[in-house]
Amino acid sequence: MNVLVATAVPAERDAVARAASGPVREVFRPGATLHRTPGGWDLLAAGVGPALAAASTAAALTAAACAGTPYGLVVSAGIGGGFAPHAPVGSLVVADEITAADLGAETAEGFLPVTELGFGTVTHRPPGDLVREVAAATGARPGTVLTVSTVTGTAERAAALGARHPRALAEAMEGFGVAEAAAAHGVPVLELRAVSNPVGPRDRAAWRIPDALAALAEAFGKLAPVLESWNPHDQ
Ligand SMILES: O=C(O)c1cccc(C(=O)CC[C@H]2O[C@@H](n3cnc4c(=O)[nH]cnc43)[C@H](O)[C@@H]2O)c1
Repeated sequence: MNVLVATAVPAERDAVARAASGPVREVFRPGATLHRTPGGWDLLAAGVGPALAAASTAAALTAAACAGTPYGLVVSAGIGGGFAPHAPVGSLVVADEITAADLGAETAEGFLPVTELGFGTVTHRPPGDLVREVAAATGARPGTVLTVSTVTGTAERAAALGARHPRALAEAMEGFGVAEAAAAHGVPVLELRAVSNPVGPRDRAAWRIPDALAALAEAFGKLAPVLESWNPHDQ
């Protein structure tokens, strides 16, 4: 099964590549430069934020489908913020729900997601059996991963998101965009985040990006047998 791993930035892509069995090979596709591992995973630094991540992922999915080599799975992977206390810095989170946290309307009564306005989607659900296998293999905690366009920077915002999404374990900026592109191609999606910082008051000193990238690389080193044995048609 062909697997596409979409990260935001090259540092995350290269962390995933460190889990590969050998050097990657650059593959150029319209709108997407892929790093192909010896095991056949295509790694894409899709860009920061849901819009660019969706556009880059869609370009890679379309190029593969037109080449007759469609992907069987898309993985949104990278660092993310963790909601205390269940997702501490250095832990791993695998999404059983990928939810857009700020796609909707602000009203006098509070935030309304687009689904309550009568249109759109705010949540994508990865295959449950795959989420369970990934959690067992990597130690990742399964829960909701929120996609935001604005990084949370206050305790009040973190509390509001936690109240609205009580199963939220992590926050990042690309998962929902990657999931929308995957859904448009009928391809299942997964999101795996290594927690680099707590979601809450802005404190760059609290960031542990190198540790999170190391955790991401270690997790992908454990994922290969899971993804190789997983069959999307066993759903
Ligand atoms: O400047 C800040 O205060 C700040 C705080 C958190 C994150 C950022 C980013 O620019 C993150 C961009 C990048 O990393 C992912 N990420 C990591 N931690 C978080 C987070 O707490 N909330 C949202 N995204 C996060 C994200 O997916 C982006 O790719 C700046």
